Amino acid sequence: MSRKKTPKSKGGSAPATSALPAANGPRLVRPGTACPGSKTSPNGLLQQGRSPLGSGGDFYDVAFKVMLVGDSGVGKTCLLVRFKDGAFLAGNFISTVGIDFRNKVLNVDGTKVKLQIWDTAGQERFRSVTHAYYRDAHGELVGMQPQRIGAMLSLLLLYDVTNKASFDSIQAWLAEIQEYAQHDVVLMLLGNKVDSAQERVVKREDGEKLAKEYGLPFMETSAKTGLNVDLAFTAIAKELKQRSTKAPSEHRFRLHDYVRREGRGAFCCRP
Ligand SMILES: Nc1nc2c(ncn2[C@@H]2O[C@H](COP(=O)(O)OP(=O)(O)OP(=O)(O)O)[C@@H](O)[C@H]2O)c(=O)[nH]1
Ligand SMILES: [Mg+2]
Repeated sequence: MSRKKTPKSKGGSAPATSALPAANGPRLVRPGTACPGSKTSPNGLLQQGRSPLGSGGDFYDVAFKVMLVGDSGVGKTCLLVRFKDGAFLAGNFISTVGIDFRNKVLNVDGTKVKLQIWDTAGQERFRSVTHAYYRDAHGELVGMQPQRIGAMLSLLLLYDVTNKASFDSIQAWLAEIQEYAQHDVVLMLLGNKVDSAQERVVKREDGEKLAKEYGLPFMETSAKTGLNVDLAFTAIAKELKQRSTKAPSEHRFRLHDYVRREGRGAFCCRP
């Protein structure tokens, strides 16, 4: 099995010479985040960080892209930081500007799957940036070797269970995804912030109903406690890996079943 060494960068803002040609529009910078581990530099650019996997994290067999989308404030950046660095810090909310990416390698059934995770800005004024990345995300992964790259994109679409407006926006996000992303995109709906039980305004059943309506796998998550965060990314990695290897149908990984079986309820895992 071939092993490819990635370039030194493990994440950061999209480079000026991005391999995503249509994404060369606005300068993509980000002033910081409430979440630790995102390692913002004084000029606001997201810095590369050490993978928890250590140097072994540099090696992978296959790589894919994941984009985090949803309204501003739903917790996209925190979800990524939780997954990447296992950390969360409540504090001042600093909105993402433009787009960032960070990499993480997962061991999926003996295969090292590198996820290049794009953290988009939920604010309306950056929507054109996100559109450009939907289109080009099926192309090359930034800074990675062209071999053994899975050109498929997956999207994690988030709403905030404490914010009804973010839930009401999901249909508009789905329409946008239909318009701008390719039809075979792997998509999962996540209801985030389930640790905030007192403030919850979107019931779990409402999320489930909406997901069923659109045929989407669905989970509730918490970037704060880590509930279902690794699971969401692992499920995506398994699905993408399977699509790239075209396993015989009897051995097919079934994303909906996996998520339903493995997902944990909001009340099982309070810290
Ligand atoms: N209680 C709780 N708060 C969260 C959770 N995830 C994020 N937050 C808080 O919600 C706020 C927004 O989080 P971000 O991750 O920055 O939101 P975002 O979706 O990246 O927002 P944009 O970058 O503007 O698109 C921050 O104050 C976080 O601390 C969570 O799971 N639980
Ligand atoms: Mg953000």
